Amino acid sequence: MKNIRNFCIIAHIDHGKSTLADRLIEFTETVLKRNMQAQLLDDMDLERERGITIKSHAIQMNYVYEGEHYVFNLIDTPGHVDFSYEVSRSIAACEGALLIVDAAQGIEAQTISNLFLALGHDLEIIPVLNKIDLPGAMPEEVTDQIVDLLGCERSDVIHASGKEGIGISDILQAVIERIPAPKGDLEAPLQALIFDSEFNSYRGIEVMFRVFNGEIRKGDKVKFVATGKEYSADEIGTLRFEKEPKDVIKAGDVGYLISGIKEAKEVKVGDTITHRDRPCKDFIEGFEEVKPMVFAGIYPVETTEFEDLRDAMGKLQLNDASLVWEPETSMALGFGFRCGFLGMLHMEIVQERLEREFDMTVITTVPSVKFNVKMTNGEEIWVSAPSELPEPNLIDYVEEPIIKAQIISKSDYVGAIMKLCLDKRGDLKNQIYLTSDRVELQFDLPLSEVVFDFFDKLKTISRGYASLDYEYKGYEQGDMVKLDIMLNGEKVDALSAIVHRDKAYEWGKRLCEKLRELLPRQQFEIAIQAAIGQKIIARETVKALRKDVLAKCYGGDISRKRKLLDKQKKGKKRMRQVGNVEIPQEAFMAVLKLD
Ligand SMILES: Nc1nc2c(ncn2[C@@H]2O[C@H](COP(=O)(O)OP(=O)(O)OP(=O)(O)O)[C@@H](O)[C@H]2O)c(=O)[nH]1
Repeated sequence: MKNIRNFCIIAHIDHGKSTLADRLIEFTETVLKRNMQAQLLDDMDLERERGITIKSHAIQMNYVYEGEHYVFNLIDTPGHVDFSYEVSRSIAACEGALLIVDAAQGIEAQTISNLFLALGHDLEIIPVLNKIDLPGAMPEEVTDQIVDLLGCERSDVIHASGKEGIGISDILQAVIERIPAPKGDLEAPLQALIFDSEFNSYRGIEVMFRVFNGEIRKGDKVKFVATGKEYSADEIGTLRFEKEPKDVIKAGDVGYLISGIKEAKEVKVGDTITHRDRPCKDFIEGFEEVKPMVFAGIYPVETTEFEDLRDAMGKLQLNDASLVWEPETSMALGFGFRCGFLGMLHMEIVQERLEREFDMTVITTVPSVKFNVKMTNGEEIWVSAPSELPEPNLIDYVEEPIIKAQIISKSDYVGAIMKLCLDKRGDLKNQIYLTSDRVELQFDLPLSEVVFDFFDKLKTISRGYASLDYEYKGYEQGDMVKLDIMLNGEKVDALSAIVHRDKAYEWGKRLCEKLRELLPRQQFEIAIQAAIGQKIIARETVKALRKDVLAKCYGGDISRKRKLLDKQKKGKKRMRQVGNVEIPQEAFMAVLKLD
């Protein structure tokens, strides 16, 4: 055990985690050069294309230092807030962390939030100043920031470049010298933490774990404490580049388990594995059920593809346990699914995977959070779709989820960020100057305001310099109302939203304007109205096409006509008919893009 080191890499998004991990793997000759592929740990296509790590993975490396053989288990973590629970479980499996900071960007919101997660688990932190090869690198300034943040010595900060391979041996040396070896009782009952799982279409779910006490042997009868399920450890092994079967994994080490589990749902990250016949007494601390925070409807563009979509959702869920869904019907969109996501990025990823991996064309409706509605009759209900909100006279009051947001930015943009947050009903809690031109703002914000276009706006007004992180604070009362949209007098349920009363008028007006732009002109006039209950609060009109325009289109040149028809056909792909009005997909997402 004394020669094992378990560590993770934590960083703000894009600070170069995956590139650095590749260098460590290369340097320790864990993978033959010819198998080396950029960003090896990101093995989903989508991850590689977007350059982001979606799921955490682990890899074991061997390294000889001063004549001693060491085993390193490197656990990669996703950087985005939507996946922070996974980050926290990966961290819990380690004794140390490399804290990567981009030398040109400096400390950002997730640098700090991930650092706090790591310190919360008493991890030894090795600060790494990365990308020192960049012409825009500010090594002195960013080292100051790191020293301030950690209270460490300047000499503790390792200068590195994942891209150029600078500082790699210094990092490995620091891992050995500074990160403590794991502790654990080899004789105690088995206690192992599940920090990740992965779906393999041939072998089922592979469970990644870290053994804290005892040992697990091939063929053992094991039990997952939270789910209460029992399995046989058909195959266990270490996470080399290719999985390497072993007979035993002992306290201190990291491994994988295959036992014929079919669905990701059965495996809960954070759960404890123990022996059926000699169970450990306690859970490993920190287990939580992950809860979806953002909800939206997903519908097939072609109504006939509903069953295909169901099939695709089912397959997606096999390897994404955090995705929840149930069938839903919409008057406008027909049969589809109400889905729950961890956050906005997660929602985007699911939509993209449906299109890419399953060739589905889908319409996603306005995202919503989950409201707690207290009824006048004393009951309470949870509402995550506008159609579920009861009539106003039955509602006593509504509570909405609030987040604690932490925004770090250059001081030049503080004014604009303040304005944005206040516009989004934010409540400023604190303002801290990290350095003379870097400020941390802490706001309480309603999650329902953040799910729309907050990230994009924040990036735009700060020219990309502001970074955001958040955690959930709880529920607070909010004056929410349901806003309906009608086209030629017919309610389009998929365009309804639950919004704050103070914002409803503005919202209704702008949504009507946006829809006027997006709805194609047809042969009759289209009235677009926004309403709260029976009350119309905004109206716009899409004028009818003039006759002569039509005549022109359909006359004469056959190739032109064909082109037009082709275009119409393509356009139809994402159109929906409500009453006599055709609505393009963009219209359903228009709410997200209100300026
Ligand atoms: N110049 C320079 N660029 C780097 C270095 N390391 C990474 N990059 C670039 O920075 C970008 C982000 O690198 P990644 O390794 O994907 O960053 P990451 O932190 O893993 O990103 P996420 O997985 O999205 O959190 C890529 O375009 C890399 O090519 C470096 O040392 N120097």
